[in-house]
Amino acid sequence: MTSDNSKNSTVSGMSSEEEAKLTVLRDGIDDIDKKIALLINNRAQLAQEVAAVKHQFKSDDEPVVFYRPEREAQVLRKIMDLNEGPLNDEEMARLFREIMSACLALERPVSVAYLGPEGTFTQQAALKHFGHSARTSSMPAIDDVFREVESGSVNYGVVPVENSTEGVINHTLDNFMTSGLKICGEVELRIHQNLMVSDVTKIDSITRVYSHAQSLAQCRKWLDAYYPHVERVAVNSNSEAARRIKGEWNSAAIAGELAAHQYGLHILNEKIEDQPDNSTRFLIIGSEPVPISGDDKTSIMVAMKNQPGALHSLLQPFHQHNIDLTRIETRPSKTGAWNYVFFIDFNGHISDYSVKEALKVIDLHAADVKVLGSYPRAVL
Ligand SMILES: O=C(O)C(=O)C[C@]1(C(=O)O)C=C[C@@H](O)C=C1
Repeated sequence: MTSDNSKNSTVSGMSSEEEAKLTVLRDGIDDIDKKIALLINNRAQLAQEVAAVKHQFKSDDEPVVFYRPEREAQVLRKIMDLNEGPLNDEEMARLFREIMSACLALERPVSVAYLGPEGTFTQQAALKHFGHSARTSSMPAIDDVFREVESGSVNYGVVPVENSTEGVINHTLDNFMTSGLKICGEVELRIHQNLMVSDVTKIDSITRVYSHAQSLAQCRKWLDAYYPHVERVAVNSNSEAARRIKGEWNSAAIAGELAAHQYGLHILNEKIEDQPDNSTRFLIIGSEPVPISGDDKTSIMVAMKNQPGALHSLLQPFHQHNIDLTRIETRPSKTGAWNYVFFIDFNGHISDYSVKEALKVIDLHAADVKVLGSYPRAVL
């Protein structure tokens, strides 16, 4: 005979008082969800009307630009400013990022090529920037991402440009020397590395760890401390490392969380990077210039002759016009043995008076000046 030791308990195992309270609260949530769904669709309708207006004011042979990075940055900043919690600003902006991504997909789905394979941090950056309604495709090399955008096969590309511990990604910078593409956005991603194994791994017998050379370098001290005798094998990407260990009982891989999900692996140790603030910056490349958003950065490339005072004459105009430099990199030029190319990022938009004036002066001293793009500072 079964005994009912709580006369108030229900089938769900809750007391009827608990159930009653939850019902009231959940009714409230249902009510709000109904309103949110309605409002999201009202917003989507307005986005469709925006698309119609964009069409209306273009002639037949002019391309209509649906994706507007400056407007998206303004929307996200406003949401963060208005936010009063309990959700934090980043969470709120992430939700609106996805709403806008869905609205844009209704206007015209945006296609994005990224440095693959699937599961890389670059894919994570592409999704963070464009949201999950974007159509993303993985490319085997940085050159291929540039080529896909140049040929018009996709609307935008995402490539890594610098890592806070390992420095600049030269391959990306070198592509700008020959490409006519514009930088139309930036993404910053906190990079967390994880040691992962597959179903068949014998955890006490690991003799090899695979990862991209940069990720191995980012976890060098951790590996020295916990796996000093394990062979470190550099492969093309972290995803490649994750894919490889699927059938190897004595191997582990270092990669991001997305790769673990993608290949069905188990994370043994998380956040094993030596620098806790390890982050990578990615660039969004496209063919359209981006109007001012109110909080922008500009990237330029300047070719200088290797002569005394060259760097001084390059930097002086920025100082004179009170423009903050955020980064400067030097690369050897591919055209003359003793010429240098400087990649400079600074705060401001190309349409700002002070930026225009500074660039006029730089133009007088430089062999060549190329504006790679003005774009909104990363919001998330
Ligand atoms: O304002 C626009 O131009 C829109 O197309 C609307 C919207 C949005 O959903 O807010 C959608 C896509 C654009 O990238 C920017 C904003």
